[in-house]
Amino acid sequence: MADVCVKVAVRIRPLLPKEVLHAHRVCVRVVPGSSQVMLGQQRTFSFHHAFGPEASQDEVYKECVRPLLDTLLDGYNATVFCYGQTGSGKTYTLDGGSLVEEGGLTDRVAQDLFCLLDESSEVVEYSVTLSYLELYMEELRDLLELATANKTLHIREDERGNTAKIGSRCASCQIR
Ligand SMILES: Nc1ncnc2c1ncn2[C@@H]1O[C@H](COP(=O)(O)OP(=O)(O)OP(=O)(O)O)[C@@H](O)[C@H]1O
Repeated sequence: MADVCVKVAVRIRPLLPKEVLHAHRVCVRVVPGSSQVMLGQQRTFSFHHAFGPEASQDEVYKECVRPLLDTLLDGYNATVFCYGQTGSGKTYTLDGGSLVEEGGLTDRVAQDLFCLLDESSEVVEYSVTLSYLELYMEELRDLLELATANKTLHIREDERGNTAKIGSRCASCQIR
């Protein structure tokens, strides 16, 4: 696939113990040696990256996200966006599981980013800011600011591409 600005990776999570208990079966698998997944016996779908249930957090990070750090330090914006139905593994992928080796993408990005900044030989002052948003039912929630749980957030971009969240009160908004 050509080099493009937006890349899509698919990750198949393992069955959970309760799913095994209920005799759920895996119906999708990665086609070996490719970045395609096969649904059932015939239907294949192509992605830029495809990870099976055995893929480690590190593998996902190194293949999909680590390359973005270099471009980030070159001054480009980079976004990692997890999308999927409830229970599909978005939080696990971003935040990690319960064990140290299951640390998610955000941990790994923070670790490598600060290492890279330390190593940087240029006399440059860096300022690192972090935002962590959830988009659910077309509403945004700031996951680092619990006080915004009853606000509707909007993302605004200025002419230089800088983004800011703007909060407005919405009594009836329903946010998970
Ligand atoms: N790759 C994986 N390996 C092992 N367990 C996983 C993996 N991905 C997800 N899980 C487990 O599956 C369950 C559901 O995952 P998770 O909570 O990340 O889903 P989610 O997409 O964030 O769901 P929701 O949208 O409801 O918040 C969790 O118990 C998580 O630990």
